Amino acid sequence: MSIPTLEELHALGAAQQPTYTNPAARDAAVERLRGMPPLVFAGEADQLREKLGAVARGEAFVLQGGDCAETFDGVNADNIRNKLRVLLSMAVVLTYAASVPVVKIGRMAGQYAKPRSSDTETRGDVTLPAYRGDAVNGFEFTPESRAHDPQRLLEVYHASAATLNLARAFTQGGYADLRKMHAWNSDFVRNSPVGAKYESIGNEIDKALAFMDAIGVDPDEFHTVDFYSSHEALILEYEQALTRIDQRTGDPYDVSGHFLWIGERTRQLGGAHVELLSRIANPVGIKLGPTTTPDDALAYARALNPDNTPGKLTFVTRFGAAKIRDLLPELVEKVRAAGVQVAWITDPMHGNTFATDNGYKTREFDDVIDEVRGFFEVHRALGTWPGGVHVELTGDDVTECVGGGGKLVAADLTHRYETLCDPRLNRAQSLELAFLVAEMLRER
Ligand SMILES: O=C[C@H](O)[C@H](O)COP(=O)(O)O
Ligand SMILES: C=C(OP(=O)(O)O)C(=O)O
Repeated sequence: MSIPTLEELHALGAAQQPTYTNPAARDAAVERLRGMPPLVFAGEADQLREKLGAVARGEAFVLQGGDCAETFDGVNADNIRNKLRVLLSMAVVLTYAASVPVVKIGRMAGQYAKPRSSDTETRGDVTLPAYRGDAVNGFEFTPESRAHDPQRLLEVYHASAATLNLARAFTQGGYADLRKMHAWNSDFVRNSPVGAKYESIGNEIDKALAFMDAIGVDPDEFHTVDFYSSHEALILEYEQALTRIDQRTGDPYDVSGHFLWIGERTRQLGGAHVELLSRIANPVGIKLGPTTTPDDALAYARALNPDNTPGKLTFVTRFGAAKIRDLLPELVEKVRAAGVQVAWITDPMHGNTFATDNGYKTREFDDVIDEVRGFFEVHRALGTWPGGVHVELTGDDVTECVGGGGKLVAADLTHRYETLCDPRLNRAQSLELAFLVAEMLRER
Protein backbone atom coordinates (compact mmCIF):
# COMPACT_ATOMS: atom_id res chain seq x y z
CA MET A 1 0.00 0.00 0.00
CA SER A 2 1.14 3.56 -0.67
CA ILE A 3 0.13 6.87 0.84
CA PRO A 4 -2.03 9.03 -1.44
CA THR A 5 -0.82 12.62 -1.80
CA LEU A 6 -2.94 15.49 -0.54
CA GLU A 7 -3.49 16.60 -4.14
CA GLU A 8 -4.77 13.15 -5.09
CA LEU A 9 -7.12 13.14 -2.13
CA HIS A 10 -8.51 16.60 -2.79
CA ALA A 11 -9.02 15.66 -6.44
CA LEU A 12 -11.40 12.91 -5.31
CA GLY A 13 -13.60 15.44 -3.57
CA ALA A 14 -13.72 15.90 0.18
CA ALA A 15 -16.70 17.18 2.13
CA GLN A 16 -16.50 19.27 5.32
CA GLN A 17 -13.00 20.65 4.75
CA PRO A 18 -11.63 23.97 6.03
CA THR A 19 -11.21 26.83 3.59
CA TYR A 20 -7.66 28.01 4.02
CA THR A 21 -7.17 31.40 2.41
CA ASN A 22 -3.38 31.37 2.76
CA PRO A 23 -1.97 28.33 0.89
CA ALA A 24 1.60 29.10 2.00
CA ALA A 25 0.56 29.00 5.68
CA ARG A 26 -1.30 25.74 5.09
CA ASP A 27 1.69 24.15 3.35
CA ALA A 28 4.02 25.28 6.13
CA ALA A 29 1.76 23.73 8.79
CA VAL A 30 1.54 20.46 6.84
CA GLU A 31 5.34 20.38 6.44
CA ARG A 32 5.81 20.88 10.19
CA LEU A 33 3.36 18.05 10.89
CA ARG A 34 5.22 15.74 8.54
CA GLY A 35 8.34 16.19 10.66
CA MET A 36 6.61 15.43 13.97
CA PRO A 37 7.10 12.10 15.73
CA PRO A 38 4.20 9.64 15.73
CA LEU A 39 1.56 10.10 18.42
CA VAL A 40 0.87 6.36 18.54
CA PHE A 41 2.89 3.34 17.43
CA ALA A 42 1.88 1.08 14.61
CA GLY A 43 2.33 -1.95 16.90
CA GLU A 44 -0.27 -0.51 19.29
CA ALA A 45 -2.72 -0.09 16.43
CA ASP A 46 -2.07 -3.75 15.54
CA GLN A 47 -2.86 -4.79 19.13
CA LEU A 48 -6.13 -2.89 18.99
CA ARG A 49 -6.98 -4.53 15.66
CA GLU A 50 -6.47 -7.94 17.29
CA LYS A 51 -8.74 -6.97 20.17
CA LEU A 52 -11.38 -5.73 17.77
CA GLY A 53 -11.03 -9.06 15.99
CA ALA A 54 -12.28 -10.65 19.23
CA VAL A 55 -15.21 -8.21 19.11
CA ALA A 56 -16.02 -9.21 15.52
CA ARG A 57 -16.00 -12.86 16.66
CA GLY A 58 -18.40 -12.11 19.53
CA GLU A 59 -15.83 -12.55 22.28
CA ALA A 60 -15.39 -8.98 23.54
CA PHE A 61 -17.26 -5.68 23.80
CA VAL A 62 -16.15 -2.14 22.90
CA LEU A 63 -16.63 0.92 25.04
CA GLN A 64 -15.78 4.00 22.98
CA GLY A 65 -16.47 7.40 24.48
CA GLY A 66 -15.44 10.95 25.12
CA ASP A 67 -16.26 14.51 24.20
CA CYS A 68 -18.19 15.49 21.12
CA ALA A 69 -15.48 18.08 20.52
CA GLU A 70 -12.29 18.22 22.55
CA THR A 71 -10.98 21.74 23.08
CA PHE A 72 -7.52 23.20 23.60
CA ASP A 73 -8.76 24.76 26.86
CA GLY A 74 -9.81 21.30 28.00
CA VAL A 75 -6.25 19.98 27.92
CA ASN A 76 -5.69 19.97 31.67
CA ALA A 77 -5.15 17.24 34.24
CA ASP A 78 -8.59 17.44 35.90
CA ASN A 79 -10.52 17.21 32.67
CA ILE A 80 -8.48 14.33 31.25
CA ARG A 81 -8.52 12.43 34.53
CA ASN A 82 -12.30 12.87 34.91
CA LYS A 83 -12.96 11.49 31.43
CA LEU A 84 -10.66 8.53 32.00
CA ARG A 85 -12.23 7.93 35.37
CA VAL A 86 -15.74 7.67 33.94
CA LEU A 87 -14.60 5.45 31.06
CA LEU A 88 -12.69 3.11 33.37
CA SER A 89 -15.60 2.98 35.81
CA MET A 90 -18.01 2.12 33.00
CA ALA A 91 -15.61 -0.53 31.75
CA VAL A 92 -15.40 -2.09 35.22
CA VAL A 93 -19.20 -2.22 35.44
CA LEU A 94 -19.45 -3.83 32.00
CA THR A 95 -16.64 -6.30 32.62
CA TYR A 96 -17.79 -7.35 36.05
CA ALA A 97 -21.55 -7.25 35.66
CA ALA A 98 -21.57 -8.85 32.20
CA SER A 99 -18.41 -10.99 32.45
CA VAL A 100 -17.16 -9.87 29.09
CA PRO A 101 -13.73 -8.40 28.17
CA VAL A 102 -14.08 -4.71 27.36
CA VAL A 103 -11.94 -2.92 24.78
CA LYS A 104 -11.53 0.67 25.99
CA ILE A 105 -11.24 3.40 23.38
CA GLY A 106 -11.39 7.13 24.13
CA ARG A 107 -12.88 9.70 21.79
CA MET A 108 -9.81 11.47 23.01
CA ALA A 109 -6.43 12.87 22.05
CA GLY A 110 -7.46 13.98 18.56
CA GLN A 111 -11.22 14.67 18.48
CA TYR A 112 -10.83 18.34 17.56
CA ALA A 113 -12.58 18.67 14.17
CA LYS A 114 -16.34 18.74 13.63
CA PRO A 115 -18.45 18.30 10.52
CA ARG A 116 -21.38 20.74 10.58
CA SER A 117 -24.84 20.87 9.01
CA SER A 118 -24.35 24.46 7.97
CA ASP A 119 -21.25 26.35 6.85
CA THR A 120 -22.39 29.47 8.65
CA GLU A 121 -23.94 30.60 11.91
CA THR A 122 -26.14 33.67 12.23
CA ARG A 123 -26.62 35.62 15.44
CA GLY A 124 -28.90 38.65 15.10
CA ASP A 125 -27.88 40.26 11.85
CA VAL A 126 -24.32 38.89 11.85
CA THR A 127 -23.43 35.76 9.85
CA LEU A 128 -20.01 34.11 10.31
CA PRO A 129 -18.42 30.76 9.47
CA ALA A 130 -19.72 27.97 11.72
CA TYR A 131 -17.48 26.67 14.49
CA ARG A 132 -15.83 23.49 13.11
CA GLY A 133 -13.85 22.43 16.14
CA ASP A 134 -10.63 23.85 17.58
CA ALA A 135 -8.72 22.12 14.78
CA VAL A 136 -10.23 24.63 12.33
CA ASN A 137 -11.39 27.81 14.07
CA GLY A 138 -12.34 29.36 17.41
CA PHE A 139 -15.74 29.21 19.12
CA GLU A 140 -15.82 32.94 19.90
CA PHE A 141 -18.28 34.66 17.58
CA THR A 142 -15.95 37.15 15.89
CA PRO A 143 -14.66 37.20 12.30
CA GLU A 144 -11.06 36.76 13.53
CA SER A 145 -11.84 33.77 15.69
CA ARG A 146 -14.05 32.06 13.12
CA ALA A 147 -11.47 32.34 10.31
CA HIS A 148 -9.98 28.95 9.35
CA ASP A 149 -6.37 28.85 10.56
CA PRO A 150 -4.00 26.02 9.52
CA GLN A 151 -1.69 26.81 12.45
CA ARG A 152 -4.35 25.18 14.63
CA LEU A 153 -3.41 21.78 13.16
CA LEU A 154 -0.11 22.01 15.00
CA GLU A 155 -1.98 22.85 18.19
CA VAL A 156 -4.09 19.72 17.65
CA TYR A 157 -0.91 17.70 17.46
CA HIS A 158 0.47 19.16 20.70
CA ALA A 159 -2.87 18.94 22.55
CA SER A 160 -3.21 15.30 21.48
CA ALA A 161 0.35 14.54 22.58
CA ALA A 162 -0.24 16.09 26.01
CA THR A 163 -3.53 14.22 26.44
CA LEU A 164 -2.06 10.90 25.38
CA ASN A 165 0.92 11.39 27.64
CA LEU A 166 -1.31 11.82 30.68
CA ALA A 167 -3.68 9.03 29.59
CA ARG A 168 -0.73 6.67 29.27
CA ALA A 169 0.56 7.71 32.71
CA PHE A 170 -2.85 7.18 34.31
CA THR A 171 -3.55 3.84 32.67
CA GLN A 172 -0.05 2.39 33.01
CA GLY A 173 1.18 4.11 36.15
CA GLY A 174 -1.20 2.74 38.76
CA TYR A 175 -4.20 5.12 38.73
CA ALA A 176 -6.23 2.51 36.87
CA ASP A 177 -5.37 -0.20 39.41
CA LEU A 178 -8.57 -2.14 40.06
CA ARG A 179 -7.82 -2.09 43.79
CA LYS A 180 -8.24 1.69 43.71
CA MET A 181 -11.57 1.74 41.92
CA HIS A 182 -13.42 2.92 45.05
CA ALA A 183 -11.32 6.05 45.09
CA TRP A 184 -12.22 6.98 41.48
CA ASN A 185 -15.77 7.87 42.42
CA SER A 186 -15.62 8.35 46.19
CA ASP A 187 -16.75 11.97 45.84
CA PHE A 188 -20.07 11.12 44.30
CA VAL A 189 -20.90 7.74 45.81
CA ARG A 190 -22.62 9.36 48.80
CA ASN A 191 -25.03 11.57 46.82
CA SER A 192 -26.02 9.44 43.87
CA PRO A 193 -28.03 6.21 43.63
CA VAL A 194 -25.88 5.10 40.70
CA GLY A 195 -22.80 5.86 42.83
CA ALA A 196 -24.05 3.52 45.56
CA LYS A 197 -24.69 0.78 43.00
CA TYR A 198 -21.15 1.26 41.72
CA GLU A 199 -19.76 1.07 45.26
CA SER A 200 -21.45 -2.25 45.79
CA ILE A 201 -19.79 -3.69 42.65
CA GLY A 202 -16.52 -2.27 44.02
CA ASN A 203 -17.00 -4.24 47.25
CA GLU A 204 -17.66 -7.46 45.32
CA ILE A 205 -14.53 -6.88 43.23
CA ASP A 206 -12.48 -6.30 46.40
CA LYS A 207 -13.60 -9.68 47.68
CA ALA A 208 -12.75 -11.33 44.37
CA LEU A 209 -9.31 -9.66 44.38
CA ALA A 210 -8.64 -10.74 47.96
CA PHE A 211 -9.51 -14.30 46.95
CA MET A 212 -7.18 -14.18 43.93
CA ASP A 213 -4.46 -12.72 46.10
CA ALA A 214 -4.92 -15.59 48.56
CA ILE A 215 -4.54 -18.20 45.83
CA GLY A 216 -1.44 -16.52 44.48
CA VAL A 217 -2.58 -14.69 41.31
CA ASP A 218 -0.04 -11.98 40.41
CA PRO A 219 -1.54 -8.68 41.73
CA ASP A 220 0.24 -6.74 38.97
CA GLU A 221 -2.31 -8.23 36.56
CA PHE A 222 -4.78 -5.66 37.92
CA HIS A 223 -2.42 -2.72 37.95
CA THR A 224 -2.73 -1.38 34.41
CA VAL A 225 -5.29 -1.25 31.59
CA ASP A 226 -5.00 -1.06 27.83
CA PHE A 227 -6.48 2.18 26.60
CA TYR A 228 -6.62 3.40 23.01
CA SER A 229 -7.24 6.77 21.34
CA SER A 230 -9.64 7.51 18.50
CA HIS A 231 -11.13 10.39 16.56
CA GLU A 232 -12.95 11.19 13.34
CA ALA A 233 -10.37 11.39 10.54
CA LEU A 234 -11.84 14.56 9.07
CA ILE A 235 -9.19 17.10 8.12
CA LEU A 236 -7.17 15.67 5.25
CA GLU A 237 -4.17 17.95 5.81
CA TYR A 238 -3.77 16.63 9.35
CA GLU A 239 -4.46 12.95 8.76
CA GLN A 240 -2.43 12.66 5.57
CA ALA A 241 0.58 14.42 7.12
CA LEU A 242 0.50 11.97 10.01
CA THR A 243 0.24 8.91 7.78
CA ARG A 244 3.62 7.20 7.76
CA ILE A 245 5.17 4.01 6.45
CA ASP A 246 5.78 1.57 9.29
CA GLN A 247 9.39 0.35 9.21
CA ARG A 248 8.45 -3.14 10.40
CA THR A 249 5.82 -3.95 7.83
CA GLY A 250 6.22 -1.36 5.07
CA ASP A 251 2.51 -0.50 5.46
CA PRO A 252 1.07 3.01 5.97
CA TYR A 253 -0.39 3.80 9.41
CA ASP A 254 -2.14 6.99 10.44
CA VAL A 255 -0.15 7.68 13.61
CA SER A 256 -2.52 10.45 14.82
CA GLY A 257 -4.55 7.88 16.78
CA HIS A 258 -5.01 4.16 17.24
CA PHE A 259 -8.49 4.00 15.70
CA LEU A 260 -9.83 6.41 13.08
CA TRP A 261 -13.35 6.67 11.81
CA ILE A 262 -15.15 8.18 8.83
CA GLY A 263 -18.18 10.30 9.73
CA GLU A 264 -21.72 10.11 8.42
CA ARG A 265 -21.20 13.28 6.37
CA THR A 266 -17.93 12.22 4.72
CA ARG A 267 -18.56 8.57 3.85
CA GLN A 268 -18.94 9.12 0.08
CA LEU A 269 -17.78 6.02 -1.80
CA GLY A 270 -14.85 6.98 -3.98
CA GLY A 271 -14.40 10.16 -1.92
CA ALA A 272 -11.21 11.27 -0.21
CA HIS A 273 -12.00 10.02 3.30
CA VAL A 274 -12.83 6.48 2.24
CA GLU A 275 -9.76 6.50 0.00
CA LEU A 276 -7.36 7.64 2.74
CA LEU A 277 -8.67 5.20 5.32
CA SER A 278 -8.61 2.37 2.78
CA ARG A 279 -4.82 2.85 2.54
CA ILE A 280 -3.95 2.62 6.24
CA ALA A 281 -3.39 -0.47 8.34
CA ASN A 282 -4.99 0.91 11.54
CA PRO A 283 -8.34 -0.49 12.59
CA VAL A 284 -10.97 1.87 11.13
CA GLY A 285 -14.64 2.61 11.63
CA ILE A 286 -17.37 4.14 9.54
CA LYS A 287 -20.55 5.77 10.80
CA LEU A 288 -23.64 4.42 9.11
CA GLY A 289 -26.76 6.60 9.26
CA PRO A 290 -30.32 5.78 8.16
CA THR A 291 -29.70 6.28 4.44
CA THR A 292 -27.05 3.51 4.28
CA THR A 293 -28.10 0.66 1.98
CA PRO A 294 -26.80 -2.91 2.35
CA ASP A 295 -24.97 -2.43 -0.96
CA ASP A 296 -23.23 0.62 0.49
CA ALA A 297 -22.17 -1.41 3.53
CA LEU A 298 -20.74 -4.16 1.31
CA ALA A 299 -18.91 -1.59 -0.80
CA TYR A 300 -17.40 -0.01 2.34
CA ALA A 301 -16.22 -3.43 3.47
CA ARG A 302 -14.58 -4.10 0.07
CA ALA A 303 -12.86 -0.71 0.14
CA LEU A 304 -11.81 -0.58 3.78
CA ASN A 305 -11.12 -4.23 4.49
CA PRO A 306 -10.40 -6.00 1.19
CA ASP A 307 -8.69 -8.91 3.00
CA ASN A 308 -11.71 -9.35 5.30
CA THR A 309 -9.50 -9.31 8.39
CA PRO A 310 -11.52 -9.50 11.63
CA GLY A 311 -10.97 -6.34 13.69
CA LYS A 312 -9.92 -4.15 10.76
CA LEU A 313 -13.40 -2.73 10.17
CA THR A 314 -16.07 -1.51 12.57
CA PHE A 315 -19.54 -0.39 11.50
CA VAL A 316 -20.88 2.25 13.87
CA THR A 317 -24.62 2.53 13.29
CA ARG A 318 -26.42 5.73 14.31
CA PHE A 319 -29.99 5.46 13.08
CA GLY A 320 -31.96 6.98 15.96
CA ALA A 321 -34.17 5.11 18.41
CA ALA A 322 -37.21 5.42 16.15
CA LYS A 323 -35.51 3.77 13.15
CA ILE A 324 -33.03 1.21 14.37
CA ARG A 325 -35.45 -1.70 14.67
CA ASP A 326 -36.64 -1.12 11.07
CA LEU A 327 -33.36 -0.38 9.36
CA LEU A 328 -30.66 -2.38 11.09
CA PRO A 329 -31.92 -5.95 10.41
CA GLU A 330 -31.54 -5.82 6.61
CA LEU A 331 -28.08 -4.32 6.89
CA VAL A 332 -26.83 -6.91 9.36
CA GLU A 333 -28.42 -9.79 7.44
CA LYS A 334 -26.89 -8.86 4.09
CA VAL A 335 -23.48 -8.16 5.60
CA ARG A 336 -23.51 -11.47 7.42
CA ALA A 337 -24.75 -13.34 4.33
CA ALA A 338 -21.80 -11.93 2.37
CA GLY A 339 -19.39 -13.34 4.97
CA VAL A 340 -18.09 -9.89 5.86
CA GLN A 341 -16.03 -9.74 9.07
CA VAL A 342 -17.03 -6.65 10.99
CA ALA A 343 -17.49 -5.43 14.53
CA TRP A 344 -20.93 -3.82 15.00
CA ILE A 345 -21.13 -0.88 17.39
CA THR A 346 -24.06 1.35 18.23
CA ASP A 347 -23.75 5.13 18.49
CA PRO A 348 -27.03 5.98 20.23
CA MET A 349 -26.27 9.71 20.34
CA HIS A 350 -26.20 11.13 16.82
CA GLY A 351 -29.61 9.95 15.65
CA ASN A 352 -31.35 11.26 18.77
CA THR A 353 -30.53 14.95 18.90
CA PHE A 354 -33.23 17.63 19.16
CA ALA A 355 -33.57 21.25 20.24
CA THR A 356 -35.51 22.24 23.35
CA ASP A 357 -37.96 25.16 23.39
CA ASN A 358 -35.38 27.13 25.36
CA GLY A 359 -32.93 26.68 22.49
CA TYR A 360 -30.54 23.93 23.66
CA LYS A 361 -29.40 21.04 21.53
CA THR A 362 -30.01 18.00 23.67
CA ARG A 363 -30.69 14.26 23.81
CA GLU A 364 -33.17 12.34 25.95
CA PHE A 365 -31.49 9.65 28.04
CA ASP A 366 -34.40 7.26 27.41
CA ASP A 367 -33.97 7.62 23.63
CA VAL A 368 -30.28 6.82 23.97
CA ILE A 369 -31.09 3.69 25.98
CA ASP A 370 -33.89 2.75 23.61
CA GLU A 371 -31.53 2.82 20.63
CA VAL A 372 -29.04 0.60 22.49
CA ARG A 373 -31.91 -1.74 23.39
CA GLY A 374 -33.03 -1.85 19.73
CA PHE A 375 -29.46 -2.64 18.71
CA PHE A 376 -29.34 -5.57 21.15
CA GLU A 377 -32.78 -6.81 20.06
CA VAL A 378 -31.85 -6.84 16.38
CA HIS A 379 -28.58 -8.67 16.97
CA ARG A 380 -30.22 -11.14 19.30
CA ALA A 381 -32.93 -11.91 16.71
CA LEU A 382 -30.29 -12.47 14.01
CA GLY A 383 -27.83 -14.36 16.18
CA THR A 384 -25.11 -11.76 15.62
CA TRP A 385 -23.00 -10.03 18.25
CA PRO A 386 -23.82 -6.49 19.49
CA GLY A 387 -20.19 -5.51 19.72
CA GLY A 388 -20.17 -2.24 21.60
CA VAL A 389 -21.33 1.29 22.31
CA HIS A 390 -19.94 4.61 21.12
CA VAL A 391 -21.05 7.53 23.28
CA GLU A 392 -20.42 11.22 23.78
CA LEU A 393 -19.73 11.72 27.46
CA THR A 394 -17.79 13.73 29.97
CA GLY A 395 -16.49 12.99 33.44
CA ASP A 396 -18.06 16.17 34.79
CA ASP A 397 -21.50 16.85 36.21
CA VAL A 398 -22.67 18.88 33.22
CA THR A 399 -26.34 19.34 32.28
CA GLU A 400 -26.51 18.74 28.54
CA CYS A 401 -28.69 15.63 28.05
CA VAL A 402 -32.14 15.46 29.65
CA GLY A 403 -33.52 12.51 31.63
CA GLY A 404 -31.62 9.79 33.45
CA GLY A 405 -31.79 9.03 37.17
CA GLY A 406 -31.22 12.71 37.99
CA LYS A 407 -34.36 13.48 35.92
CA LEU A 408 -32.82 16.52 34.24
CA VAL A 409 -35.34 18.66 32.37
CA ALA A 410 -34.94 21.39 29.75
CA ALA A 411 -34.78 24.13 32.41
CA ASP A 412 -31.74 22.38 33.98
CA LEU A 413 -29.75 22.76 30.77
CA THR A 414 -29.11 26.40 31.67
CA HIS A 415 -26.96 25.33 34.66
CA ARG A 416 -23.91 23.61 33.15
CA TYR A 417 -24.20 23.41 29.37
CA GLU A 418 -20.53 23.40 28.40
CA THR A 419 -20.19 21.45 25.17
CA LEU A 420 -19.16 23.48 22.14
CA CYS A 421 -21.06 21.18 19.79
CA ASP A 422 -23.28 18.22 20.75
CA PRO A 423 -24.66 17.34 24.21
CA ARG A 424 -22.80 14.73 26.26
CA LEU A 425 -23.88 12.32 28.98
CA ASN A 426 -22.63 13.47 32.37
CA ARG A 427 -20.87 11.19 34.84
CA ALA A 428 -24.03 9.82 36.51
CA GLN A 429 -25.80 9.31 33.16
CA SER A 430 -22.73 7.54 31.77
CA LEU A 431 -22.51 5.12 34.69
CA GLU A 432 -26.24 4.52 34.51
CA LEU A 433 -25.87 3.67 30.83
CA ALA A 434 -23.08 1.23 31.70
CA PHE A 435 -25.31 -0.56 34.24
CA LEU A 436 -28.18 -0.78 31.74
CA VAL A 437 -25.91 -2.06 28.96
CA ALA A 438 -24.41 -4.62 31.36
CA GLU A 439 -27.93 -5.89 32.02
CA MET A 440 -28.60 -6.16 28.28
CA LEU A 441 -25.35 -8.07 27.83
CA ARG A 442 -26.23 -10.40 30.70
CA GLU A 443 -29.69 -11.05 29.29
CA ARG A 444 -28.08 -12.53 26.21
O1 LIG B 1 -21.10 15.82 16.28
C1 LIG B 1 -21.64 15.72 15.18
C2 LIG B 1 -21.84 16.84 14.27
O2 LIG B 1 -20.71 17.61 14.21
C3 LIG B 1 -22.95 17.63 14.79
O3 LIG B 1 -24.03 16.79 15.10
C4 LIG B 1 -23.35 18.62 13.77
O4 LIG B 1 -24.13 19.49 14.41
P1 LIG B 1 -24.91 20.67 13.67
O5 LIG B 1 -26.10 20.05 13.04
O6 LIG B 1 -25.25 21.61 14.80
O7 LIG B 1 -23.97 21.27 12.71
C1 LIG C 1 -20.07 13.81 13.75
C2 LIG C 1 -20.21 12.72 14.44
O1 LIG C 1 -21.07 11.75 14.18
P1 LIG C 1 -21.77 11.40 12.81
O2 LIG C 1 -20.71 11.42 11.77
O3 LIG C 1 -22.32 10.04 13.07
O4 LIG C 1 -22.83 12.41 12.60
C3 LIG C 1 -19.38 12.45 15.64
O5 LIG C 1 -19.37 11.30 16.11
O6 LIG C 1 -18.74 13.38 16.11
